[in-house]
Amino acid sequence: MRILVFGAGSLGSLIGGLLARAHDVTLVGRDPHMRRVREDGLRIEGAIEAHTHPRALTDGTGERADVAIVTTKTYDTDAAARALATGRYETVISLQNGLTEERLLAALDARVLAGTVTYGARLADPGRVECTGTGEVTIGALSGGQDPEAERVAEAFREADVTAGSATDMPRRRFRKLAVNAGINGPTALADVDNAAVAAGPAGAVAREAACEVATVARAEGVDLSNGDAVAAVERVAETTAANHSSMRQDRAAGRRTEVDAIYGAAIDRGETHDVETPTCRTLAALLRAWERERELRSADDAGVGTRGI
Ligand SMILES: NC(=O)C1=CN([C@@H]2O[C@H](COP(=O)(O)OP(=O)(O)OC[C@H]3O[C@@H](n4cnc5c(N)ncnc54)[C@H](OP(=O)(O)O)[C@@H]3O)[C@@H](O)[C@H]2O)C=CC1
Ligand SMILES: CC(C)(CO)C(=O)C(=O)O
Repeated sequence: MRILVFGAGSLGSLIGGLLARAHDVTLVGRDPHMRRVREDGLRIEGAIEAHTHPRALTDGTGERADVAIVTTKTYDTDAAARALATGRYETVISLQNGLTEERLLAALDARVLAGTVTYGARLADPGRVECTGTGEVTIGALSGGQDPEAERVAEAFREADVTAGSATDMPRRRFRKLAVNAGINGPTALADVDNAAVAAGPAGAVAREAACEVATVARAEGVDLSNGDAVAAVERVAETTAANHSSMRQDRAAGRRTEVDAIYGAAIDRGETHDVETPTCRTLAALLRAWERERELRSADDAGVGTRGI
């Protein structure tokens, strides 16, 4: 299968690198990482060891493949969609957190499938990605039900020894994952605590409220997700990833933009459409955006000082 991975940072490099064991894979990412992959191949270390040789590009326009997998951060989804729209793909799949598939669907003339992933990845150095935890990839129709293409793609993942399956209940899975991210990511980022703090302790109550709000929005969208299921999913993931720093906590610690819009923004916007109140998600989003605004102002200030210095 010809597969293009758009956004080959941590997750995209891991998934693309693993898929290159059985398929014709092109990574689209940034230099110096892409240059090193072209020169030396991609080294996968940690929970999985492999050395593969995918193609590596920095310009993802005008390409063709059977499947494009989007693994940019959620705030780069529209730019990824614009680039993919200049090429030809039968199927496009997002493995990002948050709800991004509808944006891809709006911009692309391709079948868009939903995906979730529980593998963990960290780009350690140019040309070297660490698999921080094995998991599984699940692919399925965005609106649920059987989709033979989802199974065909999942089978292609399995041919490359990536644990993968297709599912008929992607709407529920997407919202359950959104509930997990809404429950864990904001509280752990803002309180600067490990995921364990959500399993037990004062952050747990906030996490449960956020998860219940997402489940209520899901039901308003016709998706069968109970508050109990959403809360149980948050508690289970917080326990199994107890020592982890959530991705949003890592983004905040590194002074990077967060995925607040695709996680809390998505829940708030869809809630508004259905007259569902999301006060906890709104509070978490407002605090995260306040931090992001401060971060932007600080970097603008730094740039100004730099310019004046010259
Ligand atoms: N890492 C993980 O373990 C997991 C991540 N996820 C989700 O997967 C998504 C990706 O996360 P992660 O891999 O950690 O993020 P990264 O930032 O490591 O990877 C994204 C990469 O895409 C690059 N990129 C963005 N736009 C373009 C473009 N137009 N052309 C070329 N390259 C581009 C970015 O470069 P630059 O930064 O220079 O713009 C970056 O290198 C997120 O939604 C995350 O929540 C889900 C599960 C696990
Ligand atoms: C599942 C969880 C919360 C693990 O930390 C995650 O997806 C993230 O950190 O973004």
